[in-house]
Amino acid sequence: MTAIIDIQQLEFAWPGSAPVVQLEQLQLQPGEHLFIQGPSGSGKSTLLNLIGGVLTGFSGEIKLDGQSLAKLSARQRDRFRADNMGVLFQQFNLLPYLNLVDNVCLPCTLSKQRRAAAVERSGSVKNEAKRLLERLQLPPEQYQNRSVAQLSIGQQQRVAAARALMGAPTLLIADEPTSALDAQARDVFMQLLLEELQQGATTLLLVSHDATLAGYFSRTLSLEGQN
Ligand SMILES: Nc1ncnc2c1ncn2[C@@H]1O[C@H](COP(=O)(O)OP(=O)(O)OP(=O)(O)O)[C@@H](O)[C@H]1O
Repeated sequence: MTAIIDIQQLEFAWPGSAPVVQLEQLQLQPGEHLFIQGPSGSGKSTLLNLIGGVLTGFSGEIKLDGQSLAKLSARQRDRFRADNMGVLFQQFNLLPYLNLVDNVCLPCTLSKQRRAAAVERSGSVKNEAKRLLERLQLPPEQYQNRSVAQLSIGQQQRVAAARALMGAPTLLIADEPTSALDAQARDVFMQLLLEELQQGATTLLLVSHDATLAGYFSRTLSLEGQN
């Protein structure tokens, strides 16, 4: 079986600084979930950005589903990401002029593969967006006349989660996805996220300061702080 993530001898330094990410090896199989923890500044977001192909200029190798993103052209890299990756970052990047459902449908406008998976699951892309919003406790009929800009931060975070899950990506990368949620909302969110990931056999990489989230994961990677 091809690993979804296969990292060998990875090292990355910002210009003029000591290496911030040094990882001898890391492998994640399809459907595995990894929790990445470490103090502020230990390189958690940098590692996610390297794996997501947003940051280049590293030494060593990062393969996603057998594919080295660094060897692809920018266009091929964008295509690979659109087809295979859901991202849930601290900046939600929701489009304020679109309603909730249309925001959640976005990954399917960029990827035929994701569109096909959504249609297979729910009959249409819109139906799948509505199902995910409903699952994340944002019933679309209740919110249909609202712009995402009129939602609370916790609600926006859940719209972004539904969008990341759309079309069952191979890999979901999440950076502090529960930062805007209280303890109870966080537990409900994690439960739902993991259930949805399981159905799509999606591999998860999740970064958080919140060590209590480790309980949801079978594997943890601890990055050590430099400061
Ligand atoms: N664009 C950049 N240019 C130069 N240095 C950077 C840049 N982004 C991050 N760094 C540095 O890299 C180190 C790791 O940052 P990173 O954001 O990956 O840490 P983190 O573990 O995610 O932190 P936090 O938990 O506070 O979000 C820090 O020392 C930071 O100052």
